[in-house]
Amino acid sequence: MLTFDAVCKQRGTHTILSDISFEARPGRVTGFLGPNGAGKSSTLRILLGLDRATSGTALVSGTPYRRLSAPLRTVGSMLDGSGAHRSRVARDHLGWVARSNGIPRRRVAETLELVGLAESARTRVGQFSLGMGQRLGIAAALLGEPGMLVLDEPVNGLDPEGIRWIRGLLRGHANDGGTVLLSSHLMSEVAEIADDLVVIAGGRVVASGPVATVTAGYASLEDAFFGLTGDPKGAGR
Ligand SMILES: Nc1ncnc2c1ncn2[C@@H]1O[C@H](COP(=O)(O)OP(=O)(O)OP(=O)(O)O)[C@@H](O)[C@H]1O
Repeated sequence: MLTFDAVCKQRGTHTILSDISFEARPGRVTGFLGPNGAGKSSTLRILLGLDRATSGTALVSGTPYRRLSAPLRTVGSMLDGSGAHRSRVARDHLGWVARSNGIPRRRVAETLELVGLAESARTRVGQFSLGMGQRLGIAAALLGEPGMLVLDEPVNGLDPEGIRWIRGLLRGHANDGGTVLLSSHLMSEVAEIADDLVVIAGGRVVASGPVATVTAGYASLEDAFFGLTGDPKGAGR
């Protein structure tokens, strides 16, 4: 379970996040949706201990991320694509992450296989396509076999086959009892993957609940997005 309780973030005089409260529950895929600049990454960075909330709490199974004894075995995350240095080869990058987190070396080959990068294990990350980088980031998130996954815009750069693959992967994870929180700025994309939606605009939660409930009363998913986020110009597209 991932729990956000009244999270606020102030940067100077700029309010980035106001009173963000929601839960991502086990067995569910929770889509965190909002236009560019709404505050999705800022919220996830606070959850993952990369930034501090001005007030409020973001907890992983009741514990702040920084106090988890085995963070990568508890919650796997991907924030900025692969997170790997361009000069590294995929296998060595994952090997380094595994070693520094006490994760068995066998997981490197297993996760490369799982994300469809087994044949690119010795390729430098700098030569990867955007989609391959996303897959490597997802491999790193899966390395410690965590019960929870937090993925920032995981579908970015994936082709239709990749999108179908990640949908299956995240659904399987939730069906096995895992918790999945993924952000997106595309309503249609997230509505197909998620069970629950949390919609954010201007640093505030403007709607949350099961996808069908959040989108009820709108003629289309697109109308729902613009109606909820007040984004009539389509900045979220
Ligand atoms: N390090 C920072 N310093 C100052 N302002 C920041 C910083 N990081 C984010 N912001 C601001 O916080 C707001 C929310 O940004 P954030 O990246 O969290 O949004 P987002 O919903 O993830 O958007 P996107 O889909 O474009 O990534 C924006 O106004 C952004 O300019």
